[in-house]
Amino acid sequence: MALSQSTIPQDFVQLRIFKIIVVGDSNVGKTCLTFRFCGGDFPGNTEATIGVDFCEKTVEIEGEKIKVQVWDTAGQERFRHSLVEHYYRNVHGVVFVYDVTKLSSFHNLRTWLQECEGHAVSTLVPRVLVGNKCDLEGQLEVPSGLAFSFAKAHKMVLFETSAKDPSQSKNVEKIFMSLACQLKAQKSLPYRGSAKLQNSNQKEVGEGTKNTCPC
Ligand SMILES: Nc1nc2c(ncn2[C@@H]2O[C@H](COP(=O)(O)OP(=O)(O)OP(=O)(O)O)[C@@H](O)[C@H]2O)c(=O)[nH]1
Ligand SMILES: [Mg+2]
Repeated sequence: MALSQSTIPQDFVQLRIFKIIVVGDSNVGKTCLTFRFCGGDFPGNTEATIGVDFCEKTVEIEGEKIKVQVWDTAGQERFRHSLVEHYYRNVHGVVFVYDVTKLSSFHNLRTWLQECEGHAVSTLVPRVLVGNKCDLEGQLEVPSGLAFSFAKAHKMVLFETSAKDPSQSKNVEKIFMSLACQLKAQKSLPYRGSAKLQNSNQKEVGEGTKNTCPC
């Protein structure tokens, strides 16, 4: 008889871990977006990320609890160099971020895509494109149409959002949930590196999120 998660004693339930990395130029808001998703408010003061920061959030999709592990990477080259290999190793999903008020951050997406491809990330690994800082109306430098065409050409879904605007927090959540839903749909994703539901000593930020697939 097959056991469903609900019939297995909780101590023995294994959670799949989805590793998602967030890349893009320095200052586009990767840390703020990650912080929002993991249950925090908009951080008042952020400093440039050095190397990588992690956050984890347990979400529930169609009855399965999944750990979404977000790797918030440094945008500045001098804080990345020796760690880049680790970012891309066994990655399940990639979030590319640009700043809608800074055209250069959009143009540099090509470099970020090249870096990703240079690390042999399979084309099957789902990616999303995020235009951040949409609250800064009147300062927009990247037209939605341009971003949409880029996203389409690279088979990505585009999200335009703001890590700062509290009314956009659900939208920020959707970015990560859409990736998690795509990954869940890839039934072959193994329980590699999975974590026990209980007895985990890793710090989790925020409450678990119950979700039906938003995608
Ligand atoms: N107005 C506005 N400011 C934002 C938003 N998101 C981030 N910021 C600001 O942009 C600056 C950079 O944000 P971070 O999240 O630290 O940027 P980052 O991409 O992590 O930068 P690195 O760690 O250097 O790669 C900070 O001053 C944030 O307060 C947003 O949605 N709207
Ligand atoms: Mg950062």
